[in-house]
Amino acid sequence: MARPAVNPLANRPFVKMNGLGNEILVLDLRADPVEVPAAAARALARPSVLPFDQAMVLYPPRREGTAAFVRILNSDGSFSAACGNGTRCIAALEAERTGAPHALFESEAGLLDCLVRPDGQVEVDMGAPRFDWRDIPLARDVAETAQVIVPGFEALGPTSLVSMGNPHAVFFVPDANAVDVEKLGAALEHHPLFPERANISFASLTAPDRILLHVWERGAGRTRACGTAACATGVSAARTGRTGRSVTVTLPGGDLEISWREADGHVLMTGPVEHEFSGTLSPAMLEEAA
Ligand SMILES: N[C@H](CCC[C@H](N)C(=O)O)C(=O)O
Repeated sequence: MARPAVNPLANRPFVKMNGLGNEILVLDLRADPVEVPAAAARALARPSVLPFDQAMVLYPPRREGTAAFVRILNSDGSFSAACGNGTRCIAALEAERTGAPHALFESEAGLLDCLVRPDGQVEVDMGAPRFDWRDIPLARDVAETAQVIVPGFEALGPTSLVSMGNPHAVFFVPDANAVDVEKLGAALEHHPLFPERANISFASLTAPDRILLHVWERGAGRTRACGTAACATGVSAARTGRTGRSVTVTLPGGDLEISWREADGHVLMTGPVEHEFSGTLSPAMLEEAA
């Protein structure tokens, strides 16, 4: 009888980190790259195995001067082209490995220029937001994506639609703490307006330069923090005249500093990371739940 094939991810090292409670699993496959199938991500993300919101998978660099090409999987096995908190985590790991505070990564969404500051805070240039309906993407031509009423959700008021390399819908509400994030987030994530689903944010201003934020993430559900959502929210607040271009975004897991730079339109996101533990993937961890 043929021996069961050994999962190519078995016996690989991993690092578990978080960015303000956004649970991140790092797999550095640069030395011996293998595909990470959706089923493997789902198997690992189970609460009884190695629960994470996103897995950051590092592959050999494709572009001169970059440290790695990064693929990002959500806990449901779906791919995302961007992950702010995860990028901060791999930047901190890379700084530990190289001894240099600066690192440049590439993902499907573009370049990610990272800097670990002496105080341990990690700053990432997340690139420029995209506002065109085709880039978000949306299912139909929407001329003005800054204030869009989502059919069936008129009571929420207009949402600001933006891509940070992944799709975001930001709703400004009187009190983000009072929103049923699970119910509304899950329904909006799968709304037909979003052909690739969307990350759903509920934001309320607590000061002229401070925003309270709760996020329902595409492919991961309710998380304690979401970096690209914080970027999308900071850009949306400025875009709709609610704030200036630099804000502090307070998520359940803590604060992110967001600055939408005038000079090149790039969004800078700064915050802490936490290194939790390291280990090795076992075959049992990778077996899809029966
Ligand atoms: N938590 C991540 C976002 C992951 C994006 C993922 N939810 C998607 O767009 O499918 C962050 O810190 O930016």
